[in-house]
Amino acid sequence: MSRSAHPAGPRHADVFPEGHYAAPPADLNTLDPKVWAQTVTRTDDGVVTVGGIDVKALAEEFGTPAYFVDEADFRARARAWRTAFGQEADVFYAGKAFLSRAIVRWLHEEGLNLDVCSGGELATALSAGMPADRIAFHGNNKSEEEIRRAVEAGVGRIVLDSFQEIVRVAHLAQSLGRRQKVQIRVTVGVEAHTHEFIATAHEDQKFGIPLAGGQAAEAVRRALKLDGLDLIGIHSHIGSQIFDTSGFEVAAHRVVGLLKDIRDEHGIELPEIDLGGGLGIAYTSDDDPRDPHEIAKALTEIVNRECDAARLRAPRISVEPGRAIVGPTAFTLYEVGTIKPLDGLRTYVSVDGGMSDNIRTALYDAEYSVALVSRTSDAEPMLARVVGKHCESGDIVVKDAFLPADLAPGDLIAVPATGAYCRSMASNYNHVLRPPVVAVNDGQARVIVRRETEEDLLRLDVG
Ligand SMILES: Cc1ncc(COP(=O)(O)O)c(C=O)c1O
Ligand SMILES: N[C@@H](CCCC[NH3+])C(=O)O
Repeated sequence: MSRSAHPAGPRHADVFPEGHYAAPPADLNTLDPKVWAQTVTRTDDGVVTVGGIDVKALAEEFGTPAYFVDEADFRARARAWRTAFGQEADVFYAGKAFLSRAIVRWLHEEGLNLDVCSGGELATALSAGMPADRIAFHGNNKSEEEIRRAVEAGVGRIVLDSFQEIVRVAHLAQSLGRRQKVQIRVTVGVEAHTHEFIATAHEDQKFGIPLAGGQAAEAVRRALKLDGLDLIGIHSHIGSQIFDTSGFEVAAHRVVGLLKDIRDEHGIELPEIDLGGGLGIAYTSDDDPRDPHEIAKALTEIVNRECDAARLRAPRISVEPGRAIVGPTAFTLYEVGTIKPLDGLRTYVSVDGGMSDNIRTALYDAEYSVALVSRTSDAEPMLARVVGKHCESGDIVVKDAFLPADLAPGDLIAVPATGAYCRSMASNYNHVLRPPVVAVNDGQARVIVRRETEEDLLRLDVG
């Protein structure tokens, strides 16, 4: 394996005068605990370990690319959310961030509930033993078949997303001789400070029923008239990767306002509100995530205060964090392949995965960190762009990164904070095989989602 140094390229400050990559970190070997899973450390010989196992051994046993989940960290974060909200509230982990049967079992053991948004997620949850009454079923276009399965399974709630769905769920439930518990998802008109593709509470988008123009109030009227439905609450989700709690506070304020209007018009006090997920995590050292206790306190206080003022009984609160629980607990391990220094620009570092295992950079212009993990290096920092192996110039994993200039093919690099929306959004673009997910805990590593094989790909190709 050659260890030739690459030219450092232009000074970073000239290319990125501001922000995280304006200047190289003092030491490229240091791993910022903010962005790495809890048990990740660098040993004295320079190799990084997770759950007590070194990444070289992991790469040898499981191959690369691969996602490694720190089980102890996942459980600790799930527990922290559960404790922060206490017995008076419910935490529904959002399965869309990443779902597998092991994850469902961990959640169940830690006392969390589960939010699913498709028949596939529902099947995974049920097959891993999540009690149906602890499952919430979401989606802006649930099929009749999905609704039927959810009702038959006895899910704890279906979150209604449109006027048509109110009628559809009511009829299906009635035809099955059931009265289905439902919440109505409303859009509260908040512009969440996040990427436009993951903001969901402004009016001009596909989710929910707007509070504006009395539409949500009309949805409540219709739902209350239908025998197949038991309307238990109102739901709001304002978006994802949000750091500022003010959006949640405005949402809570507006949802309580609707509860008050419902009480005044119908004489009933709905017993629940769900304030969705969306709390941001640290992808780079510049991000400062909120603590679940802080968000729990802020939300509970505002709901209680508003309810007191409106003389309403405070509803039971639930939340649906996905990214904040699983995101920081995993990293993706890649092997470095081709290294291409482009004079006066930057050095392109190709890895053995790419946009098929992490689409977030291409889709949202997301920022990530990266580190050399198979050894330390005292070489100069070089301006690098970590790219994948796909036939697409937007196939970028880490847009701007400092890596040591002696980086060489065969080195292992890792991208932290890839637990959420990476494996769950993975694709087979270019017929690249989706990587495995390996859970690491206390010196033990086990595959929880195996690597795809060419046989898996060809099995579906029946032409
Ligand atoms: C309804 C709903 N709940 C919860 C979540 C989870 O969001 P996050 O992973 O940002 O916590 C989402 C995704 O944004 C969602 O659409
Ligand atoms: N997939 C998005 C989050 C969307 C969450 C679903 N409403 C992301 O990677 O950030």
